[in-house]
Amino acid sequence: MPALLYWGYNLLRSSAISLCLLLVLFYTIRRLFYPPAALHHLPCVPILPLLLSYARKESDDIRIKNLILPYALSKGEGIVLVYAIGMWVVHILDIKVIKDVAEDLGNWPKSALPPDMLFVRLVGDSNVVISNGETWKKHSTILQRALNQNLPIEQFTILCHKLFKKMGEGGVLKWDDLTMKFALDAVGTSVLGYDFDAIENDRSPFLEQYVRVMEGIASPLHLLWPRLEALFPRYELIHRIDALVRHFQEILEYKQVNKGNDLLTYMLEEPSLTQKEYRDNMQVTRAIYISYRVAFFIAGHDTTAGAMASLVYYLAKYPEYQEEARREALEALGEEEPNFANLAKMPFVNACIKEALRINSPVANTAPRTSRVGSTVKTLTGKTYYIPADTTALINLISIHANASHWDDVDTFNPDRFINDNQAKGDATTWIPFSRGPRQCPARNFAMYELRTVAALLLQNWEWTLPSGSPHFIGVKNSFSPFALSSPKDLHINFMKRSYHV
Ligand code: HEM
Repeated sequence: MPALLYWGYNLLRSSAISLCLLLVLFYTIRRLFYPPAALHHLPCVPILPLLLSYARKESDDIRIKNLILPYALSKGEGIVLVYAIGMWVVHILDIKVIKDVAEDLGNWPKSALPPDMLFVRLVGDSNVVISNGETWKKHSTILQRALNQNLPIEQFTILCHKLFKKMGEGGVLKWDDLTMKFALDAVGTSVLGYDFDAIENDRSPFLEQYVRVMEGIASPLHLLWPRLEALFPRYELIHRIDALVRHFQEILEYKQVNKGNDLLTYMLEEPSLTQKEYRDNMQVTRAIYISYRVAFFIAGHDTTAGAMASLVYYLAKYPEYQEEARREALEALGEEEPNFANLAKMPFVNACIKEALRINSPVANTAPRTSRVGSTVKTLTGKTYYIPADTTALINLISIHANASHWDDVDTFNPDRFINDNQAKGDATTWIPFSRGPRQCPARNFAMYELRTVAALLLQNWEWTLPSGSPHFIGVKNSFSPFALSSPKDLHINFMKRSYHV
């Protein structure tokens, strides 16, 4: 009899456990396949192709150009629901809705990221990219002022010459690695006031540490279901992230005794400040440095590295544009190094940069926003959607740059579209690689001058082609990124040194 009871108890217990597991499975599948009831009325991109795309580690641009945008266009939709970071997120693909949402900071503050995401452990939960309200305003004001007054063209030039020395006699070089190193030293020396020495030092310990952490964070499974990080902690990766954060902390300590010609020193020592403002500024700057550490670093590093890689790729693919850009750069530079005056005389080089930022936008979409109250949004064609309170949404930048109703020959690299305001259908409102509205990139000028300086000096000193058999021959292939960034992956370029400057 007791044996029978024991058997019955065991059966009951295992049935209860199985039932619980089934319920969890059912709930997870339901959440995956059905958006929450409040969003049922919104069009929804089919989930299976999305999951397959993540499983194949496809980059964001591929998912947007092959799945999200075609789905929206085929149904005439200006916003769609897409599954990512453990939830259904509204992607905004209509230029009018983008403008309205981007400008309405009151109703559309940036969302708090899921706390389980290891990315949050890395960047902190309050940084310039995701903070809101008065905190953001205070930090943003100081940041913008410093960024606009400190455009270190000379520093970019010094780094270019370091890079060229490293490139030696040229040949087939892994250009995406070199752009990473260049961008790291550029943001290090001119923004953070710390020389990572990535260009010269083949095994920069900081860069290696950073790359390994990013690779760990970029696991598609954990990006889709951040909860997995809490259920099955990845201790080794967590230790690596903590070590990287400590490394940033050490940089801050170094910086406190080694002031220099960089953005942070500039922010601290703005001459017009009163004593009180100075103290506030000091506090804010420390806060920016400590809490924004990696966010600032990622925002200024991976983006420009991707843009530099894309620009060189397109000029390799279209040698006639490279030649035209070189003619212009040589004439404008003469015997000088790049400066404001001669960079302003390169409209075609500038157009090539703008077109590279359009056709392979370094940032695929903005960070998510969450609506405070429910509201109705209206698209350019007059279609309306009700978006309830507490909805997570993001601005899909690539969908605007890849939309044939905004740009003629949308898939063709054509810098001429930016010459003489002839944007070949697109206009200033549809060129949004830096986003738009008050939360657009505060460093857009800084980034554009960095790109112009690099482009001018590259054109002056090198010619380059795509090596035969390049996997990028048909179209650029970007790497998978946890932060919606698009940068060419394993991009080899064949560089030939130019021995004369005319
Ligand atoms: C080609 C290079 C760059 C591109 C395409 C780019 C693009 C963007 C975009 C699209 C945003 C808006 C993100 C959002 O709304 O979630 C942004 C924000 C930001 N970017 Fe950039 N960026 C570039 C370079 C830089 C550089 C060099 C720095 C720093 C030196 C920087 C610092 C920031 C910061 C701090 C923000 C947050 C601004 C805020 O929320 O108020 N970016 N960037």
